[in-house]
This record gives sequence, C-alpha cells and structure tokens, in this order.
Amino acid sequence: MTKPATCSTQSAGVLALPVRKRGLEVIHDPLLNKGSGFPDSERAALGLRGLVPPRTVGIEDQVGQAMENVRRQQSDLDRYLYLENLHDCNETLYYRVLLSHLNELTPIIYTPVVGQACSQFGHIYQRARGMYFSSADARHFEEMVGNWPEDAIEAVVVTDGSRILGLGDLGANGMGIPIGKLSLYVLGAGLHPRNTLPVLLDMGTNNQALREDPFYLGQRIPRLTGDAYDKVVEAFMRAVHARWPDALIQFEDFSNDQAFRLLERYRHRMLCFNDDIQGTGAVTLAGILSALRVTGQTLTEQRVVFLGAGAAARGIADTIVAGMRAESGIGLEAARRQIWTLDSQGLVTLDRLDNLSEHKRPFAQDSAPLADLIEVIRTVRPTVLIGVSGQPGSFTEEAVREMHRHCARPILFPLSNPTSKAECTAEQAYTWTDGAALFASGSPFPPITRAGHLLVPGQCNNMYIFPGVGQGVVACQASQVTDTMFYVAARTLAGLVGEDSLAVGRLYPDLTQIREISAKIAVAVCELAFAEGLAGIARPDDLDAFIRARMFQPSYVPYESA
Ligand SMILES: NC(=O)c1ccc[n+]([C@@H]2O[C@H](COP(=O)([O-])OP(=O)(O)OC[C@H]3O[C@@H](n4cnc5c(N)ncnc54)[C@H](O)[C@@H]3O)[C@@H](O)[C@H]2O)c1
Ligand SMILES: O=C(O)C[C@H](O)C(=O)O
Ligand SMILES: [Mg+2]
Repeated sequence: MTKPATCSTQSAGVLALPVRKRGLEVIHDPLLNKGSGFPDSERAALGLRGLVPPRTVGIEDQVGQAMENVRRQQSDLDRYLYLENLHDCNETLYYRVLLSHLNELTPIIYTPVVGQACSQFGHIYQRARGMYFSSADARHFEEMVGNWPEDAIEAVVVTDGSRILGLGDLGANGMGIPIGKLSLYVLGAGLHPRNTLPVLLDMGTNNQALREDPFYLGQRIPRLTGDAYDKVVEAFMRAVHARWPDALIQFEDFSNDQAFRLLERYRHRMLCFNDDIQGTGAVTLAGILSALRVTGQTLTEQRVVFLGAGAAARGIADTIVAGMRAESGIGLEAARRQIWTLDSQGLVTLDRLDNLSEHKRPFAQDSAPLADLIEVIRTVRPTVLIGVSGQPGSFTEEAVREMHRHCARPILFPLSNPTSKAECTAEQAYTWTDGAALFASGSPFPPITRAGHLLVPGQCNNMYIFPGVGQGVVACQASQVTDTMFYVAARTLAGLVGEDSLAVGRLYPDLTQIREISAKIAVAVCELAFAEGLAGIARPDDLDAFIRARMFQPSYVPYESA
C-alpha cells in the first residue's frame, strides 16, 4: 500500500496527497480507491483514464447508490457482505456510508449481525483483512509483523475466538469481531483506518462442529492451554510491541479463564486493556447513573443482582463499587455486599469459596445457597438486574414481575449479545412492568409505544466507551490504560445523556452522537493522563481541538502524482 506523506489526520481534503501508485494499483487499494469519484485531474495524473466509468460521481451520490444496494439485499447477512465488500474496495466510502446511517447500519457491521457473520465466517469468507497469528507459526511472529505494510498502527484489537459474544468458542471465525470493533474505532473516535489492525490469535478450537466443517479456516486442533497457550500469547505481544511500541492492544472476547490473567500480566507492561471487563464496566455504570436521575436515588442505595458471574459481570461490579465509593465514601467490602452474582450453579456464596474461580470470590455473599434467579430476587429485593449470562430468555416474566413487586422502577439490563442471547427483550421488560422498567440492552431493540407513550430502549454496549478511551490514550501516548480512565469515561458518558432522552426512557445518547461522545471521552482520558503523569507528550494548549484535529473524516482528499 502507498505510504502517504501526510499524517493520519488528513482533514476534509485541503492538502493533496502524493501517490506513487498508478492505474489499477490505485483502484485496488481500498485506502486510495474513490470508485467512480476520481476527478479528471487525478485520472490524468495517476493513469486512470479509461479504467473507471466516464462520469465523475460525487461522494454523496455514491452514498445514495450504496444505500440503494444495501437496502436491496435479501437478508441482514447479505447486507453485512455487501458492506464488507465495500470496506475491502473503498474504505472512505464505507465509512461515509456508515457515518451517515449509523442507526441503520451499526447493527449490521456490529452486534447482532456480526454474530451471524462470525458463525459462518469460513462459508462467507471473501478476502483477507487483518492478521492471523496461528500458534503453529509462533516462532515466526517477529518476522510476520513485518509483513504488515503500515508503520503507524495505533490500535490492535485481538481475539482468540474463545468467547465470541454469547456464541461461545468460534475459533478463527472470531475474526469478524476485531474487524467490527475497529470499524467502530474509526466511526466513533476517528482513528484513521490505516492505523488499525484486526488480529485473530488462532489457538485451535474446542468447537467440534467447526473442526469438522470443511470450510473452517483455522487450525483443526483442540485449544491450547496452560504454558503452551501463554507462550504463544507472549510471543504475539512481544512481536506486536516490538514493531509498534506505541500501539494500544485491546483484548476482546477471550474466555474468562484467560481474560483476567492476560489483563493482569500485560496491563503494566504494555498499553492494553480488556474491553469486555473494563469497557463494559464503564458503559454499564453510565447507564445506571442515567437511570438514577429518573428515580432520584443514589448509587450506594442500589442492590444489584447479576445473572452471570464472568468477565463482564466482574468488570461491571468493580466499576459500580468504584462509583459507590466515590459517591458516598462507603468501604470496599460494604460496597461489594450490595452486589449479588449468580453463575450456572446459582448464587455465588461463601460456602462455595473452595470451588470458585478467582474472579468470582470478592463477590461471594455470606448467604444460604439460592439456586435460581427468582429465589434470589425474592430474598435480595434488587433494584438493578443485569444479565451477562448469554442465556436467552432467562429474565422470565415471573422473575421480572417479582422484581417489580418491590421496586417501582426496576433497572433491567439484559446485556448478552447478540440479540438471540438477550435475557429478555425490550417489549417483554416494558410489558411485564407496565412500562416502568428502566431498560437497556447489549444489542439494539426498536422503540415501542405503550399507552400512547414512546419508549426508546437504550443500547448498553461498550461501543460508547472503547473508541473514546482508545483515542484518548493513543493521542497523548499514555504509558498505560488505567481503571480510573474507564471510570472517567463512564462519568463523561453519563453527563451526555439529555433530559429529552430520559423523557423517552433512553439511558444512553443516540448513536448519531458517537463522535461527539468519543471526543469528550478522549479529552477526559487525556486530562487524566496528563494529571497523573502518564502522558508521553507535552500537553497541547487546547486539548479538545487537538483531539478533534486527529479525527479521520471520510471525505476524498485530492491526490497528486508522487
Ligand atoms: N453489552 C455489552 O457491552 C457486553 C459486553 C461484554 C459482554 N457482553 C455479553 O455478556 C455475555 C457474557 O459475557 P462474559 O464475557 O461475561 O462471558 P463469561 O463466559 O465470562 O461469563 C458468563 C457467565 O454466565 C454464567 N452462566 C452461564 N449459564 C448460566 C445460567 N444458566 N445461569 C446463570 N449464569 C449462567 C457463567 O457461569 C459465567 O459466569 C455475553 O453474551 C456477551 O456478549 C455484553
Ligand atoms: O461486541 C459487543 O457488541 C459487546 C461486547 O464486547 C460483547 O462481547 O458482547
Ligand atoms: Mg466483546
């Protein structure tokens, strides 16, 4: 790919970009291609005459044409394929189309449809995107990073495919997730697409059906474990860090037996975080704070029950505890006692301590064993119920009605993705509580009207957090990503929910605000990094302008022959 002379912050086409490539090479480079949009001057300068149709089409007309095609597709998966094909042909147009139709298209390139795409990844595969680090290649990782043509990588999103959304172990099929997350980085926070790298770490898969699938694209071996697994991760982290020392590495959709360990092992050595733990913690706290503006209560007053006690649950629980402590000065243990977690064996209690994974222990309650959610709701009388179990329909009518019996405005967050794994739907939550639920879900649900009132379910998804945090840490070249950065991000997001939004029950800003939200989060994260001496650059006078100037705009920049 051509390395541009300009930096990653090209804005609305003022400077001409020197391009060395010619003819079809330009057209076949998705970062340079303009499709039918090359002006005459560029057709002459870059040897494009005759290689594209005669009329030069403006980008807005190209967007219109693309949307006609998107809407003509027969299924969501076809829409995904159409958009990914556009991604691979013309990145500027892909991002322009998405940015101008965020509410319609984010559910296609991200949850829920990306889940379908991952499930069938080998069957729908068309063209390479990102990098695959297979355990069989571990001794070559150092040279493999040299195969990637870009020097200025700012964000790497990596998965080992072991817990893809709530769909379980999808092995190498998991690549759809880093691709989707990085599209969100570009859309949400304006990272330049050139500076992003999706990665699939192929450690094998325990998904037998996939191993037997003739079109599966990963290694057909059981997952590596223990020391063998750790050595491959170490080789990967070292190789990436050596090639791109300033890059942020986001761990995504690792099963919880790896997620916590890897985060602890690397968070002080390299610039990295775990989105499912930390990003999810922040976005959920923000939504609860919005809900409490409606009920007029404090965070410390809440009794929170989690269905699910994995990575997301622990990340959210820790962030709520941090919020309670900051709000009221309550002690760590006292705050933890406001939180009850359930796993597949029932309530997590001290009696089970000997058999509990490390991450569940701090939230083990001194309680008699309670086997199911309804019993827990009856006993604990929660005000907040969070679903992070990947068990669809597990917020049953009986459970929700039981909660509403003691709680006038139950805060109900079924967060499992994709939609097919949600613990309940928006319509169910509103119906079973006569419209009183303060609801948000991990994947989007459409608005509904009840007794003449419009109710707009908000989306409690870490996409509101990670792009802004990521932009913040790479912009100021932070030396590490801290929990406080996520806490500040949560507070910033919560502060951006308007009264008009709350009036229709929406606990998060509309997705069309994502750039504004991410810019504000990035500024807040930078402020913190400068205040805590973690930033690697001198503080710009105007931090807000500094962040906004870094944000990629999907417009065609003029080219000149290099
Ligand atoms: N909305 C978001 O932003 C967001 C972020 C992260 C994760 N998630 C979703 O949350 C879900 C869980 O993610 P995770 O990373 O915590 O996974 P995880 O595997 O770490 O945790 C899942 C937990 O659910 C528990 N569980 C399984 N079956 C259960 C049952 N029948 N009853 C009670 N608990 C049960 C497991 O014991 C485990 O503790 C996934 O569906 C994921 O898509 C959503
Ligand atoms: O990917 C998402 O939509 C959110 C989250 O990271 C998840 O794993 O479900
Ligand atoms: Mg995830």
